[in-house]
Amino acid sequence: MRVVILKNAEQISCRAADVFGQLIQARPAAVLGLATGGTPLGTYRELIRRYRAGEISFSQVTTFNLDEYVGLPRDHSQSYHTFMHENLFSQADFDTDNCHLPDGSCVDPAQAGVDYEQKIAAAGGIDLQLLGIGTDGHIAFNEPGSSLASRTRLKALTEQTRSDNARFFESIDEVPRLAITMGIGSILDTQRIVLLANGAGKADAVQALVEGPVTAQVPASALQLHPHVTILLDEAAATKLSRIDYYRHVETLQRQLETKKVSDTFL
Ligand SMILES: N[C@@H]1[C@@H](O)[C@H](O)[C@@H](COP(=O)(O)O)O[C@@H]1O
Repeated sequence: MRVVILKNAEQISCRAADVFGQLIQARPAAVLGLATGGTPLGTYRELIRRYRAGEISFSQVTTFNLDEYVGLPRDHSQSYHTFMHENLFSQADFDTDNCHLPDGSCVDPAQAGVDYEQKIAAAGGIDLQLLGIGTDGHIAFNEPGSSLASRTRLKALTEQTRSDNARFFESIDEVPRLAITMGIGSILDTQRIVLLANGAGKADAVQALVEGPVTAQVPASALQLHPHVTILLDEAAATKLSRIDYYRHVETLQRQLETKKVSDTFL
């Protein structure tokens, strides 16, 4: 697990956009796993900027989003379909036929989960998965207690998640109680993961993710089992980590290795 502590959300967005850029340059028809919430917005803005500057094209990519509320029509202002179309897909050259989200308005959510898993498998699996983290340590909508082997399925939201997300709705009563979400097992099957977290409100969850035990009570801690995870943090989100100096040291070394300029200090 690579823990990268950056100055602010802007630097996180640029670094995440770099990872997407490198992948798409190497593999124009990459399969991207995308996330919603406030945290990835800066990354999406940076990707759109790079697209407008002619530096990147999404025309051949396929995307799968992590989750969708159940009970909101697709065109509801707070559905994740609307979020993705407004904040990313409509602003660059995505082929929206290849942009997938779970179907939260379906009549059979259990079947919708199975269908979604099949679609991901048919696309060859996800090359790069973007993640945020909930204040209770959830990833996607895998709330505490989710099986670490779970697949895409229906999930009940906790009151904490509903209250965290109430800021996007007129009142908490309007926040859905159910969602269809990729499971922790589905997320662990992706080739590479980049998780973003900024702000002091995420510090406890980040500490539990990086340094706590692997437990279903902190779904994000399952990422410790994945071989290729990068955690991009701002300083506020990193404050509760006990090994900050070591993470910074390793990151400096890693950057030098990547640019093939390892200084004598490390040898
Ligand atoms: N389902 C989403 C998660 O994917 C997201 O990581 C989390 C944190 O959102 P934010 O980035 O707004 O803090 O919110 C929701 O619960």
